[in-house]
Amino acid sequence: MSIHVASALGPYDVHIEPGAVRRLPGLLGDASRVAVIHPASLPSLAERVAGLIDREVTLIGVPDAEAAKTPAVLADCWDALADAGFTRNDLVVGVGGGATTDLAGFVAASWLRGVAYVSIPSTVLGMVDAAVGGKTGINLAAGKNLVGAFYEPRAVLCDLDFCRTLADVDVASGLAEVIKCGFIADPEILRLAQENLADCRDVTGPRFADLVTRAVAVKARVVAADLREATSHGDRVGREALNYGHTLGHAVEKHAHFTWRHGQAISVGMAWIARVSRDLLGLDPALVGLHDDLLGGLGLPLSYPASYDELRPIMSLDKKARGTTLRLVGITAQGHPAIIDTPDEAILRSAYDELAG
Ligand SMILES: NC(=O)c1ccc[n+]([C@@H]2O[C@H](COP(=O)([O-])OP(=O)(O)OC[C@H]3O[C@@H](n4cnc5c(N)ncnc54)[C@H](O)[C@@H]3O)[C@@H](O)[C@H]2O)c1
Ligand SMILES: O=C(O)C(=O)C[C@@H](O)[C@H](O)[C@H](O)COP(=O)(O)O
Ligand SMILES: [Zn+2]
Repeated sequence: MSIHVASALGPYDVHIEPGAVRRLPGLLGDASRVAVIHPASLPSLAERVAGLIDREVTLIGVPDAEAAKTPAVLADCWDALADAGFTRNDLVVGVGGGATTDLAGFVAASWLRGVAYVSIPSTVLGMVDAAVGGKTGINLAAGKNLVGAFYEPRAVLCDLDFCRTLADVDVASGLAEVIKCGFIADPEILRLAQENLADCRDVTGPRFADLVTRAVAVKARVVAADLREATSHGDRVGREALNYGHTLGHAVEKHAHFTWRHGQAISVGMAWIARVSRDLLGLDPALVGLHDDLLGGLGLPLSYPASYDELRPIMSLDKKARGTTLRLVGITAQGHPAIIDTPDEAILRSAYDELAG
């Protein structure tokens, strides 16, 4: 199955199938050299990819997970490209989880002001979210994803076979973003999850493949309409809808020093924003309960062991904030995102305390 992303920066396809990585040779174009950026701890991924490339290959192993998304690692990657004599017709491949593809995409976006990029996500989260839509970047000590660029890949290869080796926590983490797509857009995702949550976690099964495809379809549709996240007003929400659960979620990730998986953190963020949406947007309490049932049922956390006061200052660095006020993405009903501007702090706090309770 292939999903087309009709991006204004450059359209491309997301291929979702077992064995998708075998499409790589057909995507190399006139590149003389290919750099494969991968987690050093997963050499088999790099070998699988490098074995498909009939050009000069530079393997760039980077630290695992969020430890890859730093200015120092970014600079190391630039140095490796310089050593390899990487020119404008050469190509970067990112293979790994969302952290690796966020970094690799930014390396491609910044080297010589932009060289071709192919993204090969190897986690559920990378496939359904991080590798699609052109957001690339790194973290700073001050917060999550604070430096980056919108930069589209030439193609995204979601090889479902790669999911077979994932830890349970990483399957659940990716499914958190899938459930997000259900609440902001596609009701069938919620129906499939409600019907059989255990099946959703079986990465070899048809329900899992359906969920991945549906989430990619949601993301493709949203980013094609608003790549640069610039069109939200009131209840007409563009790309910012994909940030549902992320204002608190990113603060949790930073507070936990990136020891929590992204999907775990945004699970807490979604449980919170659902309650905020109930209190400020009139969201049906039954849908709040559905957040808890689905996320909790997948083994994802619904609370975080820190006070609201510890997390609130971190939330101010959220990219949706303007001036000194927070802007949040809530939902008024399933499939209806809405911007919550200058929210009442007392409500944000009481919703958070409800989670902890
Ligand atoms: N750019 C975007 O639009 C976007 C969207 C969502 C999330 N993100 C970012 O993505 C990151 C989270 O992605 P993630 O959850 O994939 O995290 P990750 O990259 O940290 O990977 C999670 C773990 O999975 C392991 N792993 C990767 N592939 C594997 C495989 N095939 N088999 C076994 N283990 C494997 C990794 O080594 C790592 O330990 C965060 O940095 C988040 O901010 C970006
Ligand atoms: O693609 C988007 O837009 C998203 O918001 C998707 C999120 O799931 C993702 O975590 C993204 O990296 C968040 O971006 P940020 O701009 O809030 O850092
Ligand atoms: Zn996310």
